[in-house]
Amino acid sequence: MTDSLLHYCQTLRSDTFVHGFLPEWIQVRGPVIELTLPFYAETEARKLIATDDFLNAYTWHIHGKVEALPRKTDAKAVSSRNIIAVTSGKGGVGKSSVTVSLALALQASGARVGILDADIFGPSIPTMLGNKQAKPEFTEDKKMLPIERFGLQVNSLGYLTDEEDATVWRGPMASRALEQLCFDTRWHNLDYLLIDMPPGTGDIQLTLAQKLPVTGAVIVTTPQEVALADAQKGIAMFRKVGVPVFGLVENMSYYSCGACQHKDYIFGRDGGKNLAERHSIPLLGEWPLVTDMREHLDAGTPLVQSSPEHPVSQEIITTAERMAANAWQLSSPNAPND
Ligand SMILES: Nc1ncnc2c1ncn2[C@@H]1O[C@H](COP(=O)(O)OP(=O)(O)OP(=O)(O)O)[C@@H](O)[C@H]1O
Repeated sequence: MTDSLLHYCQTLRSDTFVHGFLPEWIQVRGPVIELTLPFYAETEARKLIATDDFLNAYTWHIHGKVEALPRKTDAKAVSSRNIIAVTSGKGGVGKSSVTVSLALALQASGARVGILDADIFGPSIPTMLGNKQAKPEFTEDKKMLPIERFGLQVNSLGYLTDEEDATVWRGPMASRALEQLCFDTRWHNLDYLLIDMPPGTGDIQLTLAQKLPVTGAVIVTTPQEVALADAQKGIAMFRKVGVPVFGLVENMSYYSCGACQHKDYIFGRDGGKNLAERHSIPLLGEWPLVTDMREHLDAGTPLVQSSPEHPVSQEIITTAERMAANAWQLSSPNAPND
């Protein structure tokens, strides 16, 4: 019975679980199944189980134990099992909003998460987290302690400098400061450190992609042609330096009217989907342009944290769990490779 159940679990299919539930994740104890995933994706796992009457008859206990995925650059100094660069070719597409939202969603799923705000051109993470006035403390050996906010560990140039100072920084100085921010912050036992990269694909971004010990990258775009062209450059840049791209998030996919729920595709339609298909990377999510999202970010209380039941928060949690699962499927030596 157990063998056929394990085999059956392996035949399940969804965008998140493209290889089903693997036998080594499962322990059957009578009517209870203990499922331990190498990433956190309880919401997506429960959705999949709910589609199947046979599996639904069991009681499922779902856990996560995040695997440290391989990376090109050694990073013993950074205490995070995985480091993910969130990037966009074009400015203003919502990269920082996506970073904050994904971080909170990964955390809501059970992971320990940090954010490194490396956007020197406008570090907006402190505003979005509502703690602009915070200052990191220093240890005796001159390391910075990350700032705790909503359970996240965070550091940003925005906590350390005036906005005016940051804007005059030049390439080498900026990349040195960012490396320092990454390596000299005492991150504590993270599953994922998300890096909000500076927008663009110039020298600073290339240097960071090479020097920071990233596990992979997530690309943010809108469906608009100009944004897609720049997103494509971002994909090419990471591929050139041998960093895997874990997927694409299309932000501002359509405007969703708060009053009548009408969808207006103001930046065009299916641009992200087509780009993802062309480059054989997964489209992790298509997030609407909604007033609630903007208002909550401006107020420093992001939607996922303040209203986790909001339909857009649910969409964001799905995206985060897909990203975590896809990162594992792409990079883990333990993942099936068909
Ligand atoms: N899905 C969304 N719905 C509504 N507003 C959004 C959405 N995504 C982002 N915004 C808003 O758009 C603005 C720009 O977003 P954000 O700062 O995240 O962009 P960015 O790509 O990081 O910008 P930059 O290139 O300057 O770093 C913010 O005011 C944010 O609140």
